Amino acid sequence: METNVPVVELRDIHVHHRVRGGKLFSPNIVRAVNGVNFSVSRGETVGIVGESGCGKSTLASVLVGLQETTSGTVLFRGKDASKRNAAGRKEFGRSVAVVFQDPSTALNPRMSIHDILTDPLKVHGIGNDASRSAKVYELLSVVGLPASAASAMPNQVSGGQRQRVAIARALALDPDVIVADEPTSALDVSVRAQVLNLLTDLKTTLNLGMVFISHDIQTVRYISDRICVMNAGQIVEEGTAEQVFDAPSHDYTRTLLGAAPTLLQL
Ligand SMILES: Nc1ncnc2c1ncn2[C@@H]1O[C@H](COP(=O)(O)OP(=O)(O)OP(=O)(O)O)[C@@H](O)[C@H]1O
Repeated sequence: METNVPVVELRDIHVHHRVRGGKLFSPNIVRAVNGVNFSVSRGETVGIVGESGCGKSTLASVLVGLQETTSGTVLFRGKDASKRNAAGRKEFGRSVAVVFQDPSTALNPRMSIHDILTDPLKVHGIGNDASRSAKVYELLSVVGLPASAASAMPNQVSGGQRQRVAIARALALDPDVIVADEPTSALDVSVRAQVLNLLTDLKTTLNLGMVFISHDIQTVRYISDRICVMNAGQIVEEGTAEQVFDAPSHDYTRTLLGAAPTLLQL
């Protein structure tokens, strides 16, 4: 793979929803994403920060190919994803994985952790029973869970451990990029830092691209190489943590920074 081509690139993406009673091009259209340019490459963590409702989750869904766009282009490894054939779309699905906010709802409560982790491999026709089981133990080790977790059901482990399972599942297909949508918001404060550290370590050891989405600007600062500030469906500011924190160029960023508790207060 060419190293300098982003894994995913979005060009002028719009996602508009018609809401109840609305007509096309009427004021009753919600512009969830409204002209976003964005890219993520291997080896970098890009933070997306903004208030509830600004379009972060919609953007995340576009990045993982789960959300149809109203207009704009999604490029996967430099080529228009919509023009790829079935194998290319499958490759997109393998290459960009997602970790959702709440592992309690993201993991099937009726499947053992072993089966949750082998499921993506089965869906993609990878390996046999023996090699898939071996992969389960490798994944558990990578995310810091004991081998004995394989036989447990999701509700038999703690919230932090469930999120580790969700991260292991995201890693099952050896992705290039993980999109983590508020991955620590549903967790006890006491385990948030551990999950953040795990994501940071994985990004480094596996040279992953990471898109880290949060409403919490301090968490985004801690984890990100590059930060995109989102407001009302648009990226209004983009830069390194230093640029965004020390010299914010947009009023909205200044408002977000003013509203956020400092690390000393946390
Ligand atoms: N399917 C839909 N139909 C109508 N409106 C939608 C739909 N999905 C999202 N929206 C609206 O689009 C806007 C952006 O939503 P989105 O969930 O992407 O924001 P967010 O920043 O992730 O918010 P949160 O942090 O609360 O999840 C919101 O106004 C939301 O109500």
